[in-house]
Amino acid sequence: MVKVSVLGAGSWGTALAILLANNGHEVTLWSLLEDEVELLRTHREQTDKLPGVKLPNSIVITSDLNEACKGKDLIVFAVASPFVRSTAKLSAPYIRDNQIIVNVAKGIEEATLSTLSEILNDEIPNAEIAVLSGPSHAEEVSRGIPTTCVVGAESKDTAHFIQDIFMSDKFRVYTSPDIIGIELGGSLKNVIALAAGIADGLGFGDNTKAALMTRGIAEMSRLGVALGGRRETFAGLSGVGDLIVTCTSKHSRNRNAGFLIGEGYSMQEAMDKVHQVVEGVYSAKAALALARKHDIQMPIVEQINQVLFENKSAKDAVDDLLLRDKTREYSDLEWKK
Ligand SMILES: NC(=O)c1ccc[n+]([C@@H]2O[C@H](COP(=O)([O-])OP(=O)(O)OC[C@H]3O[C@@H](n4cnc5c(N)ncnc54)[C@H](O)[C@@H]3O)[C@@H](O)[C@H]2O)c1
Ligand SMILES: O=P(O)(O)OC[C@H](O)CO
Repeated sequence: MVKVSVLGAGSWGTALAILLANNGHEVTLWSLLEDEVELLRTHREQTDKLPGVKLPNSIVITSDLNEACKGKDLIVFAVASPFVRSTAKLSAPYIRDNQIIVNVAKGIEEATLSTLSEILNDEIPNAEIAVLSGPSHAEEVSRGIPTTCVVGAESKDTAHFIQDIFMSDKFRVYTSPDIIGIELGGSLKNVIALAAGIADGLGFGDNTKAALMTRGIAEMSRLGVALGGRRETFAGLSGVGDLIVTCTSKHSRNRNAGFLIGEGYSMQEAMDKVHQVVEGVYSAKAALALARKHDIQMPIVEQINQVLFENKSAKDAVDDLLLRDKTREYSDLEWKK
């Protein structure tokens, strides 16, 4: 048994708090939002985002950061990506040196193009930062549906420490040293999922979705490798694994937002209807900026940006993707002749 705190009590923070409490750990669940704390205390359930799933009685719910951060063996960052920096700044004074922190949010900061572990390293420099990612919807994890994830850390001991804390007979955790690859897989797949949702919303079929997913992972790995990630990671749980779940699941916020945009709703209307964080919208501009900075071709990401931020119709974006200049599937494969 260890002492764990989860910062952020949306659907993912709550689902992980339940998993960790069921694993026998002493769990504190923190939120900045007083309404959220009140709701969880009153109902012992995230009625807004995970209806029907009760919190074990042992979970302590708090809005006090000192209570959340003091004396913990592990702190889990589970706030939506736009609030990772502000939450890190707020919590830094309460966090001890060498504290192990694992970030489970997925995103890239638009203003700095930093990944979330880079933000945590900036704001809490004396902590040890790891990441956990993979195909894992809160709706399923909270109900004990078999799920796999990967934890990335600089040190093998830290990765094994976190692996042991999260592992259960329903939640299998792998380890990896490729933090940047894991983070980019988890963030970039959200942008591709918007495109997959748009294709569904436009009434296209399975062929179209398979095309977007396959060419999407090609774009993700090109950028990821240019930024120092390992190509294998993009074929793993936090790459193609998460891309599959997010592009095909009824639970996916990004796919569902894309579906609504494909049906003709505006980006803002789609985000409001989904009512939970749609991370792909926040990561899309950053992904395109990184692609341009590193001279990487990301045509799907480029079209998604035009649909989201430049009023381009989803139909025109699909036409432009299909009518791009002819090209090879993989540019580094040599011809025999
Ligand atoms: N939901 C999932 O299935 C799932 C799975 C894996 C990863 N994730 C990732 O986890 C992160 C959180 O996702 P979620 O689904 O829980 O989102 P959510 O919309 O359900 O919850 C976001 C939470 O962020 C916190 N928050 C909101 N505003 C804040 C502020 N101003 N300051 C501090 N905290 C604030 C609140 O606790 C809020 O409930 C995202 O990056 C998401 O991609 C989600
Ligand atoms: O599928 P989404 O868009 O809800 O994103 C949630 C998680 O990243 C899935 O692993």
